[in-house]
Amino acid sequence: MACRCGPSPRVILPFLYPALFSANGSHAARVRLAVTGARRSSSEATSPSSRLNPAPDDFSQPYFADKAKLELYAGPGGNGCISFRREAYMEDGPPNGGDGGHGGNVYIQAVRGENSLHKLTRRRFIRAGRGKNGQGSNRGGMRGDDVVITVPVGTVVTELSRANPEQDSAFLDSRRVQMQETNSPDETIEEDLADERKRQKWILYPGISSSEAKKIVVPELPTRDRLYYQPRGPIRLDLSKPTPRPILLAVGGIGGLGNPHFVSKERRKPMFATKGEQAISMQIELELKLLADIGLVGLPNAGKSTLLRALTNSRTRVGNWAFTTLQPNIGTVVLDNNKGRPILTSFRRSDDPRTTDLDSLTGEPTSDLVRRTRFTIADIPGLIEGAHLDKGLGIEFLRHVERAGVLAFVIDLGAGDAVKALKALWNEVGLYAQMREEEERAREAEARVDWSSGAGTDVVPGDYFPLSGQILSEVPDEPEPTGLEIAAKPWFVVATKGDLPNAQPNFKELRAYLDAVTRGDEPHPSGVEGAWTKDCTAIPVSAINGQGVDRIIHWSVGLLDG
Ligand SMILES: Nc1nc2c(ncn2[C@@H]2O[C@H](COP(=O)(O)OP(=O)(O)OP(=O)(O)O)[C@@H](O)[C@H]2O)c(=O)[nH]1
Ligand SMILES: [Mg+2]
Repeated sequence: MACRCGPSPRVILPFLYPALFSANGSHAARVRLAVTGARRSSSEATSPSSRLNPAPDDFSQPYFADKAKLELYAGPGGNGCISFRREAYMEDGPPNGGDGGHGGNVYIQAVRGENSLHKLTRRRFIRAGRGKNGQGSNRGGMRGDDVVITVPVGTVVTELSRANPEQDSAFLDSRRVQMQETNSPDETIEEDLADERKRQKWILYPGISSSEAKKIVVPELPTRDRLYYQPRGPIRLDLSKPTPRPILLAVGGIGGLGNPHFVSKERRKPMFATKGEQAISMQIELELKLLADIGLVGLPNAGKSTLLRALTNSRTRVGNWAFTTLQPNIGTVVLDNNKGRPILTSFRRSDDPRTTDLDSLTGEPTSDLVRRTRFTIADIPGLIEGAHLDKGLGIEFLRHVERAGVLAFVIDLGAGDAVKALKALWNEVGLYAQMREEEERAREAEARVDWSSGAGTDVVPGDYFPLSGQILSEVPDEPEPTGLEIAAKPWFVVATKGDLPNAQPNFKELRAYLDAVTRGDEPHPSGVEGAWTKDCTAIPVSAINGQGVDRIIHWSVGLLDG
């Protein structure tokens, strides 16, 4: 029989309270501390720790989510009002019912300063406001509130499904079945259904009897002008730049018309008004691909997080075990804070999506070449050989460095053959790039089939995306996959833990190999033809001591500036 008792505390405690199990202090003392629950701070129990060699519990872990599924509900329109003017000495005044307000729209906007989708994963349902019903005395209903979903720059939006109740035939289908059961002839069924469909859009004066209601002949529904049109589906947006204006996703229903609209010579007192339109709902998926300038790629425990701490003010977790980092971290290197950092003069192109400053009014980039004052570095969980087969934490996190301008491969000089480690990493990255390209092609093909079969049934009389270049579904032909998507990026190696014994010979071999790659004597470590081999270099550092890290900043800036 399976053991019913939980795992022994000796097994769990090091994971729950790593500070108690640090290298210092006897085991008995540590366990006593845990058992008695003595309230000593962890720093007292550990050796004096530094910022670059922190105690395992000295870190900050911001909330992070890189995927979210949302259900969007645009606001339905408010109903038109059936009302008549009533005043003293005017018992039978003219109709004065107001129109219903339009329903609110749902928009999406990419903004700077956010790095996670966690706020949205908690919301799940996004509802725009309902338009208010019209009222007597010709008072129109208020428009429903719009909702703007703000997402970080780098978010990809994919529409999964949509439902448009105005075109939904489920109700009429069920009525058709009911009528067929009563054995009516087919022609009368269709006529009745058409009548019923028409009546669905109207509201009748509540005071009238059912026999009177049947006698009412409603006119043809008037055609309405719309301010907003529903973008055709399936929507796919790559929000790789901050969007100056929100992008429309789901349009609210238009409000109904009040009874004064239906006055005619023959019909002085219309006892009906139109209902507000029902609104569209859709399911979308958000996927965040962080946009950092430099992406750190390395095996677990290579020292990536320590390096991030050495280069930036990040307080990411560091620990002497594999998979300390479980989610991506972004750090910012400030180039001109005049506090000991090398003051570098660097320029970036203003159309770089990672750093573009947009004019708040026009939404256009401010100027062509802008002085770079900072750049960002992304640290992701470690990759292991076979990560593309979902070993370790898989390669899911590679999408966060996929769009980085420069890749930095962090190799531990104390963990065996550095060249072998670099080749293994490039192999995984290459396989990931292939996988992504195939996925992208499959999606493109699917989107093309959908477009030609008229899946987008809604009217689109213009371009409703302010940044038209972002509609991926409309890109006609993708070039054949080459694997160059990632391999063409500039890259360099950070050979870390240079303070360990045997680091030097290992580093020499690595440098000789990279020189050969630059000369063209050796192929690119990923094996991809035409990959970037312009100036492959390895920078030796001891991140734990903060030695050699300034060179990384200079080198990174050089590669970013191109
Ligand atoms: N001697 C030495 N140790 C280092 C150096 N850099 C990092 N370490 C140690 O290596 C261990 C792993 O460091 P991390 O920065 O957590 O490694 P990581 O690559 O982020 O690991 P994962 O998040 O698991 O992928 C820690 O115990 C660090 O103190 C270094 O330059 N020299
Ligand atoms: Mg780490």
